[in-house]
Amino acid sequence: MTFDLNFILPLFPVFIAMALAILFSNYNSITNRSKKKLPPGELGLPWIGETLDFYKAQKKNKLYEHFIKPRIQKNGKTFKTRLMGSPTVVVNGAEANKFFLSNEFKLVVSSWPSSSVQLMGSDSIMEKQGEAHRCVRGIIATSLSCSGLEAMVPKICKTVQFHLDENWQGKEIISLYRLTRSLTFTIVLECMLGIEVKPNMLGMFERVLEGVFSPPIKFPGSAFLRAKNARMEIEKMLLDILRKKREEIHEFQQGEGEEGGAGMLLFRLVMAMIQGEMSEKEVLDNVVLLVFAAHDTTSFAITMTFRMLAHHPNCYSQLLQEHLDIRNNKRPGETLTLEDIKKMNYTWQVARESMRMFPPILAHSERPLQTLNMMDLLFQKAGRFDDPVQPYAYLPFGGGPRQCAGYQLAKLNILILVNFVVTQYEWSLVNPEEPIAVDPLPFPSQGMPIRISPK
Ligand code: HEM
Repeated sequence: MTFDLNFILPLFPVFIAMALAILFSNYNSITNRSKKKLPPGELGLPWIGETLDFYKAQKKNKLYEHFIKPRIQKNGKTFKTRLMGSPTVVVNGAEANKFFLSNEFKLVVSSWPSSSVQLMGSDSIMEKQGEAHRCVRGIIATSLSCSGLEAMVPKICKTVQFHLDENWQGKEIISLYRLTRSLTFTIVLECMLGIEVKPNMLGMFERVLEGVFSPPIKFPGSAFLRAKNARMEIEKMLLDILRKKREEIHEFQQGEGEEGGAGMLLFRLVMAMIQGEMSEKEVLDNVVLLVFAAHDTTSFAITMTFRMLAHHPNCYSQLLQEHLDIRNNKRPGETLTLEDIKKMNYTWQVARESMRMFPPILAHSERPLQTLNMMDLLFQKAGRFDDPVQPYAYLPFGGGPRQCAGYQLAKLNILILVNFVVTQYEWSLVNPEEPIAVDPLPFPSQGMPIRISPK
């Protein structure tokens, strides 16, 4: 079947992103004082509530079809349930997204499971609010400013080419998802942060990631304990790196030695530490968080972009032409520039469309800051939830003050890899109907093997 991307792009506003509003601490007082105002739905059994149904649907990657949709049909777009011990209100649609995301820090605050907080660190950006949050975001943003991006493009190009030479060349079948994970890891550490990747590092970080959404139970052999131990190894390694960087900067300020990596994020974070704006633990937690934020999300987005291209050959032809035109305007061996990347409009549309169909992050949870009656606010506007609303309707990168801080890096990573692959390789999916699993982030169940041959 062929498929015209231009036709489906206007459907973006119709996309209904889902927000899980988990009303933890204040929910009981809301429940007691204003029962009539609560949305319809079932709280189910004490503690367990509807958790099993939720997990079953999530495992099959049918969260919307098997869990959300039947409840919307029964109760409407906003309904109550109980998940993992917490009374929960599930809201759907652009208006609800706008309400929650734009009220971050005012009425609600983003909420992560205890295991994620323990493993990412209680001092990372995801746990910061207000001024402290603004300060960390500012530091990350300077590395992704226009001049930062310009300097990053040749580094990413070099990393991608090296990755293809090392891992693709001479192979007939490769796992696109597995290899892309290792590539995005290298790009975040080396091209953004300025930390050299050592052979055992990826394994350590992946062990932490495996425990991020597991129950926070430390019994021998549990994913959480393994992740905790890996986090301790990472801390040791990163502390070494941070202290060396601090010494280097100190010596440089005294007029000795050389300062490499001045534009890199690690340099900026350590400078903030020297100037007393951040503690050592804050720097460490943010480095771990950045790897976590970039890793599965970008790899999944890349994998799904290729899957979509394989399923829609007309789109692929148009996309390939875009990259051939860019390459044809370059001398042999000349590297891509930010200007070239800006011309990859069609490719970015394809990537955005694949993120619409397969969002790397499926839901978002918030808890209230005040015991205000949010249900009143939501229901007053209930009629407007039905209208297609452009802003806050397409949210793979979130919205409001917590909108993805790595959007530009993700975009560069995706566009540059697509450019290198489509101009250097013929490729096809080994299993075009490979199921997508969710645990709790989505991933191709067989790692998306592709058959490749050089052009
Ligand atoms: C396709 C790839 C990506 C997707 C789909 C994505 C998606 C998201 C989403 C939905 C959020 C909001 C989470 C929330 O509301 O709590 C977010 C936040 C964030 N992302 Fe990304 N992300 C991607 C890549 C990256 C990359 C490459 C980096 C950095 C290296 C990054 C860094 C961050 C950070 C630091 C935050 C937290 C922002 C804050 O709390 O202010 N992301 N991302």
